[in-house]
Amino acid sequence: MSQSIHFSISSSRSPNLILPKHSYAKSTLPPSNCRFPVTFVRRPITASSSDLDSSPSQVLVSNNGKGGVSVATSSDYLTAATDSSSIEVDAVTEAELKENGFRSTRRTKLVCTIGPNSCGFEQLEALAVGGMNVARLNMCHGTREWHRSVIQSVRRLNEEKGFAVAIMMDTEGSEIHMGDLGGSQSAKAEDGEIWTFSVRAFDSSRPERTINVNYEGFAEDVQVEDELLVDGGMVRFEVIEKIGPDVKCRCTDPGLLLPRANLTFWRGGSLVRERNAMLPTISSKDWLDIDFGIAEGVDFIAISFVKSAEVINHLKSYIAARSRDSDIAVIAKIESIDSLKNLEEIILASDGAMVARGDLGAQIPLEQVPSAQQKIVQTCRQLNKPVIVASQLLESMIEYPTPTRAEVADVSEAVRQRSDALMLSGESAMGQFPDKALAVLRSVSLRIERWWREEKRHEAMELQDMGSSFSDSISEEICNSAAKMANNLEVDALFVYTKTGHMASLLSRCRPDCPIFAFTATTSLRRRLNLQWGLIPFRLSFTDDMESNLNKTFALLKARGMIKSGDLVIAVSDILQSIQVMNVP
Ligand SMILES: Nc1ncnc2c1ncn2[C@@H]1O[C@H](COP(=O)(O)OP(=O)(O)OP(=O)(O)O)[C@@H](O)[C@H]1O
Ligand SMILES: CC(=O)C(=O)O
Ligand SMILES: [K+]
Ligand SMILES: [Mg+2]
Repeated sequence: MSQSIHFSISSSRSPNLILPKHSYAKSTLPPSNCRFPVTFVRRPITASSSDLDSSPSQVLVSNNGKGGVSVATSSDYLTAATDSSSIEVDAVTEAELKENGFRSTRRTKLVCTIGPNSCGFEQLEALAVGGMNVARLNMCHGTREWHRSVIQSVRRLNEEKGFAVAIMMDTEGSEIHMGDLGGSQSAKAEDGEIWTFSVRAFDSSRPERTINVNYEGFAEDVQVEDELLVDGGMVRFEVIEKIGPDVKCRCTDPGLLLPRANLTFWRGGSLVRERNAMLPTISSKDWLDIDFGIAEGVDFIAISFVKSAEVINHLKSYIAARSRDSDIAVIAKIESIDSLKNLEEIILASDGAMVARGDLGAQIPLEQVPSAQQKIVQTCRQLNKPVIVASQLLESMIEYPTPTRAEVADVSEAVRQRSDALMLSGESAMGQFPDKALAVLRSVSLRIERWWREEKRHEAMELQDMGSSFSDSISEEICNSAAKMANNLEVDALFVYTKTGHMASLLSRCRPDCPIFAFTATTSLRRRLNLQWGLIPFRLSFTDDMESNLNKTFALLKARGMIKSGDLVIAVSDILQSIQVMNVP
């Protein structure tokens, strides 16, 4: 299959099209109703690279080996003129766009873990209004019926109220954790107290100071004098005696024990990992949860304690064989030493990653977590995969209505690193102030993003070439150039017409100054794109004719008051690999 790039020449091309950089200022642009001349190529392009015309033009096209380009029918224009309901965008984003204009929309996406304090319909609605892009369900907790009811509520909210909240299911994973405390919300362990950790199942009443452990081999594996860490050190115990299946421990660091908290044990200052290495990443219970997720049509499945790319590939083929459109994205949670060792291969195999700082901080020294975060965020950006920074961002807000200064600084740093998304865990699941915590993430994101744009703090991140094929390389070059042009020309928005979402991700990867309007044909892709930095996903049916698509989009968006004549836009598409610059007519 031959690939080609073609710079088509417009007969009406403005001789001044490529202006010196300073004259790109908006004030020098043509009057608002003047659209830059745009050339549409309506035939397969066969020119070879040597035919490249180095003279400037507004359209950069390659046929990407896809053959002919179809021409829109007149009914497309009719639809555009009459049917303004045929474009769908999230109601919150629409309101934000109208209120603040293009440039001030939030770029960093927000994920909320749903739990007992956020699962009601009104509570979910408040989170959606507050900017929740993705609702996360942690399969460590709650029954499948409970999770199903949350999924149904979110779907109903989307349908009835015009939100586009995506659903992420997070697997339990097969690491060692405590039982569910017999229904109590928490238990307090005090310094010096003796607690029993046991694999025994307690049916109704849990004996005092006794904790159930989910892993059969627990009593065999631990040794006297081992240190037992709950939730990576929130509470610490020392093993003092083993009696059959019971392990007696003395509390050395007091604290709150939460249901199903993760357990790690340490010997001579290092994490005991042998047993974890033998446990499968995806347990039998996880597979059943995954079947449940596929049946319920979740948008993302996050896999806990990923060790290698293999498990991700396995899950992806499992999903492909079972899900109708295999349109569930797989997110690798980076929370173990092995996942750090195999970081690149894991991220490459996945559709995104999560910096799961909770468990990560239990496996590596805490002071190494920030640099690991930075590395994971950068690697994801290089490899064009969305990344979520998770855990303890606003931990104190579980109990208090305002965050600590340190928490605000931590959130700011994640935004400054330009991670795609920030996640609330306990803050939204069982905290007292889910909406307030979300509002803090939102306002800190907006503030840092604005500061970064106004001060022109573009970090020169050299984006390496990823393209595995020539066609991919063309897409990449187009998006890199379009993003650069968008910054230099100070355009109002980038438009991307994308069937697979790939070109939209590539634009997001460049972290341009302006928002990216991503037009896709399916609702499920629209929801998945919701996780990516700077993307405003729209559902729109479009054809292979870019002129028709643009006319239709302009008409629909103008009818909704989301753009106006004179706005400057750069449009790219993966239909025709093209870049076009224009004022909205
Ligand atoms: N569905 C739920 N039902 C009840 N409580 C929940 C639920 N989801 C979360 N929680 C509570 O919120 C806390 C924080 O949630 P989070 O999802 O971070 O879980 P976690 O147990 O810390 O494990 P993970 O490492 O998987 O994130 C949990 O410890 C639990 O107490
Ligand atoms: C989110 C998660 O799983 C963690 O931080 O451990
Ligand atoms: K989990
Ligand atoms: Mg975890």
